[in-house]
Amino acid sequence: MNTKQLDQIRTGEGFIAALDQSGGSTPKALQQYGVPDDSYSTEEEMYGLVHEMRTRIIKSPAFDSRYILGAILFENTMDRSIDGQYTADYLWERKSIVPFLKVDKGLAEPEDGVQLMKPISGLDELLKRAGERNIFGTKMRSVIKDANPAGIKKAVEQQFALGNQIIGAGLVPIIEPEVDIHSPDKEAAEQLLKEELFRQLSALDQDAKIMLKLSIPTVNNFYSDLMDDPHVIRVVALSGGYSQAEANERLARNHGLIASFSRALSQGLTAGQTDKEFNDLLSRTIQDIYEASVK
Ligand SMILES: O=P(O)(O)OC[C@H]1O[C@](O)(COP(=O)(O)O)[C@@H](O)[C@@H]1O
Repeated sequence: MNTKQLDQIRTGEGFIAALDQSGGSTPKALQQYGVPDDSYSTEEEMYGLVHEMRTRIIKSPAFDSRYILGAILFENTMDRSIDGQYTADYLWERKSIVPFLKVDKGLAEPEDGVQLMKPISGLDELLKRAGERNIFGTKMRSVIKDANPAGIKKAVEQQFALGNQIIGAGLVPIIEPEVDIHSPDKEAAEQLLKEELFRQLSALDQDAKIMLKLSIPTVNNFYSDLMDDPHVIRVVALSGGYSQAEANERLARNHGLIASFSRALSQGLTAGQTDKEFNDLLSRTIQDIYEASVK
């Protein structure tokens, strides 16, 4: 493991850029970017367009390690290049930003109030390739809809079982049991989730290291005790569908919790903007998310 990258993620002042929308989320991300569905007719064309969007973000002068500690990539992005370098190498060597890889294959159907991750076929091969591409860590997402103890237990158990496999491959897993921000019992679900997380953390090998990616909690600083666990390198927050302004406002109330936003990061960016318009907006967005993260 790259200890310089580990230290940057553990103690750096800044946040994580989530650029890992999966195939399922990419059409919506492109629509938000002003690229409608009828702009492409094949999946390959779609991935080409979203790589252009991500390349424009990553190459922007605003996308700087003074504010951004790491970036989460989609597998297709990991296998593409920017200015002749694999994306992960460009990020670390040209921008000093730590690369992560999304490894999940999407969500299963809702059951017991949660959506587990679909089985991740070929995970060992993917982790081997991630190592070859100089990836530091991974990210995988489940979704919790209700305060269902059995469902939340299953979701967290699945996350940690795969997390141990990822640790065994020499990478740091970001474990992301998202709690739906529209859940009628969000606070109760967060209470059950935290209990399950501590249960699983206590069962980890002594030197096992993970990261947690969680929805911004209803109760301010609700996850502060998770930040103190010796296995936890950092606790980061997804934006979950909150607007950029609301996500930042809620995040700022949680000391030590830093952003790992996807939608809230790319909000307002469009393909039709001039470089100045695009870079100025991205710079303001990054500043706002940075300030909400370091509070
Ligand atoms: O495309 P997926 O795998 O459904 O994930 C969607 C997004 O969810 C996230 O975990 C959080 O994104 P948001 O900040 O937009 O909620 C991102 O990492 C990812 O891009």
